[in-house]
Amino acid sequence: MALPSNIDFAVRATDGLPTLLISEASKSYPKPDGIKFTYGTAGVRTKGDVLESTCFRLALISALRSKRMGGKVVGMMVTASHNPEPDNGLKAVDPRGEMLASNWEPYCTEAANALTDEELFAVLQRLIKADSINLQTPAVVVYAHDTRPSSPKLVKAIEAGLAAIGAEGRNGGLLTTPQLHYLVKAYNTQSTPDPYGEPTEEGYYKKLADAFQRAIADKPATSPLTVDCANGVGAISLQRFQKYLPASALQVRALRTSIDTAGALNNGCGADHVKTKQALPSGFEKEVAEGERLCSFDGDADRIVYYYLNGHASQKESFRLLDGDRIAALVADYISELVKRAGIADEIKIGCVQTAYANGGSTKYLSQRVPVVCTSTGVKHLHHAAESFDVGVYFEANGHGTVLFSDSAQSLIRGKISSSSPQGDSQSALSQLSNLIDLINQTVGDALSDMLLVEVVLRQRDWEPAHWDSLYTDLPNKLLKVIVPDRALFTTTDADRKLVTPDGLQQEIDKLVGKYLEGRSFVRPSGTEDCVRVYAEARIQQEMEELANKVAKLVTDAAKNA
Ligand SMILES: CC(=O)N[C@H]1[C@@H](OP(=O)(O)O)O[C@H](CO)[C@@H](O)[C@@H]1O
Ligand SMILES: [Mg+2]
Repeated sequence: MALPSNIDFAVRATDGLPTLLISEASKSYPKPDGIKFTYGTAGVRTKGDVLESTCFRLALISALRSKRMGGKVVGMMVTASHNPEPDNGLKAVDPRGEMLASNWEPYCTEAANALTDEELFAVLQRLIKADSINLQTPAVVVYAHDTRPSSPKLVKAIEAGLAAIGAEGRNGGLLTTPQLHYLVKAYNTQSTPDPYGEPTEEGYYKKLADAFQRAIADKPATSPLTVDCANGVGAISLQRFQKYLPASALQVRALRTSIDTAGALNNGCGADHVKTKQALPSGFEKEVAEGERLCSFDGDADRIVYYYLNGHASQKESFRLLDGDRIAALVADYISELVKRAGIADEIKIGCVQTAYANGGSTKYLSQRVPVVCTSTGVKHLHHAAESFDVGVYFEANGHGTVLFSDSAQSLIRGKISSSSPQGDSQSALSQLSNLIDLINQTVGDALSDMLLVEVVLRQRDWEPAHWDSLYTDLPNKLLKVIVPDRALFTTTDADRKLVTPDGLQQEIDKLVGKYLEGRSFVRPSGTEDCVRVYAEARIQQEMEELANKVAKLVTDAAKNA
């Protein structure tokens, strides 16, 4: 039968998409001129004052995502992590608490850049068709934000988008990124036989606090831990968390907790500052003592690094970083040992996932113990690769990371715990593994949960930071940013370790690298900043510096001649 002439086919195709309501609401959220948004490694990230239209539009996409996933809860997090305070950003979270599936990322980019409502609807229609989305399915989106001044306005834009498309919105309020990921998974598993946890902020604190107390057993804290909260949302979550934990279980000294001081967020503090400067947060010199255990969260508390001083604070060389690579080594060793003691080493395959930025020293150490895989930069790649192990430990050198226990590993461990047999060594190892399953936020890297994990291992082993530091020696290394006119000219393969273009540049890098003892260097375009990153390492510090500078020069020249 022919279609009645008064029915536009495009309208029929989006039957159920309330285009009139969306058009009306979108008038308050015009796309700013001349800005190109990209949904990349870390979602969309740019200046906070140009992001309202993107928040409105990505709320529409998130609602479609929820419908696509059969009405499961999905998440949206407003944050720009370690970036300066005026920046902001948006990340979408899938029902299992993981990053948005990467085949949806281009739709996010296109929706954010659509110049008119018609263009926006065309993107949504393509998505609806390509993924066979049933628009009649209800949609639920939980959203949260960090402490940035631009966040409340962006949250309003999300709410407007959700209202326009008729999706249910649940406001998580001020939360860390990993808390939002936790909430998403907790909502979606609450009526299953294996709920992840109570789907509330309080449920998150209780789950971590209970697991931590079980995991430290009766070993009280002997020395306090100093935490640099980056003047961000981690300060709030740490403070709230402490209400659920007796002080005897963990003594915490929280510093850089000024969330209301303009310009303070990530300024001279936080995990990124400490990792990139390889130095204490500014002003800490006066506040810390030799040997003291310290750690830094980043602005949205999904990343952590530890450090300590092995001499006087006034000497720069006293600073010793215990970064994501070292957390991976500490944790992979501890879990391997528990698995052996539990008598399940034949059944549980433990693996470790790193990126090319992992120090060669750590890769060598880990490879002698467990299989090690290298993936492209960005947590979603590591997370995905970690899922192929029964226990997958993944950390970026900068401190993003977690441990994943497969469903079968969890059932095996919990199934072998016997309530009747006496607590022999294998039973106590099984119980400890079970405690770790609860303690670790398996949805995404989580500074608070990772901190508790490190504290458990150090406490159980009776280790000071210096002992942890002595596991292996880092090769001297450097990470440089090179500003080029067009970073898109640089493309890579082999988990970011080799350049495909510009033509011939990789061969020149290889020639250089071959001249240095244990030399390694690679070049890739950043996914979050307008620059090309150059990484170099070598046995001898001076040679490494030379290698890094020479590769940077090759990059500058290649960009000029392209
Ligand atoms: C060398 C480096 O640290 N790169 C970071 C950085 O990515 P780039 O694509 O290198 O800009 O931000 C990502 C998101 O936070 C993080 O996953 C990654 O590790
Ligand atoms: Mg972060």
